[in-house]
Amino acid sequence: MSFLTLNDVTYCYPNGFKAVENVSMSFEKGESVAIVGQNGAGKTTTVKMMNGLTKPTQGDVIIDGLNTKAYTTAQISRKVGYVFQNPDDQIFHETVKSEIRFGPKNLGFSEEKIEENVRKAAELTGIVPLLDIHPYNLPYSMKKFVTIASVIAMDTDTIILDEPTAGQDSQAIKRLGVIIDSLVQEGKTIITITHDMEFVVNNFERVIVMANKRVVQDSHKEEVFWNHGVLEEAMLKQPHISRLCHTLNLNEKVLDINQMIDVLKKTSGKVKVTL
Ligand SMILES: Nc1ncnc2c1ncn2[C@@H]1O[C@H](COP(=O)(O)OP(=O)(O)OP(=O)(O)O)[C@@H](O)[C@H]1O
Repeated sequence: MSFLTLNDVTYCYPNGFKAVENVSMSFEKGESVAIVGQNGAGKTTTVKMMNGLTKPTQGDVIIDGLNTKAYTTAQISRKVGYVFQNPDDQIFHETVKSEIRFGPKNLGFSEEKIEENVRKAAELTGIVPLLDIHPYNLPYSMKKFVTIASVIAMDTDTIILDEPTAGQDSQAIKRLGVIIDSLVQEGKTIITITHDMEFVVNNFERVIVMANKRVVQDSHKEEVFWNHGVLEEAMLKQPHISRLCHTLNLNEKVLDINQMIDVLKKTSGKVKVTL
């Protein structure tokens, strides 16, 4: 059985709006997966069910053998940590350090373990110099790293990142890639919602595409980004380099610059452009 499974899950908000319909997906330990799709497709609603913030209206979410319906959000959040889309929804302490300490302290970790986790999380996210600062005085991009560190410090098996690249510059986006790699190396499952297709191509192999409350594809990134029907349905853009390859009629499923260079070397002199 997979570590985390959503089994034919539907979710209706209290106002009766059905945001997710018959969604199934599963994740193994040590996997990193991107969830992409148009605005309002149901991505955030889906991941909130993964850490017990909400419970499915129909269907089951099973985490490490536990059905979320039978456990409290506090119990489930020991297994799955969720970094909110908007850091201001998550931050409420007066220093960065106390913000990061809150999670592991709440989980009952020893003082020694709390300090170790805080140090490790702050180092990995590059915020050690900010530990004594009030988080509200930080720019949005740094607040996001504070919230990521807060969840890393809880040492959950799974970490969900909701839109981590929003508002980040290229250096920060590179750091996010390093953070994800490092957590995956430790055997953690990383699930990331993003609208940044270049970030997906550079950091993930498996991609889940959602459109209109449902999963429309769950496969390797190459199959996703060269399936024009799915891209259209989910209102997604091919990565720039893939679009160039497509426009040049190169007949290869290129996703990055290195692949493009190889293809151009093979086909030099034979490129036919259709505009
Ligand atoms: N509290 C709520 N009550 C009612 N409807 C909601 C609520 N929260 C979200 N929705 C609706 O549910 C649908 C799915 O929202 P959700 O945030 O899951 O989508 P998303 O794919 O994450 O979108 P985005 O990429 O814009 O964040 C949207 O139509 C949204 O307006």
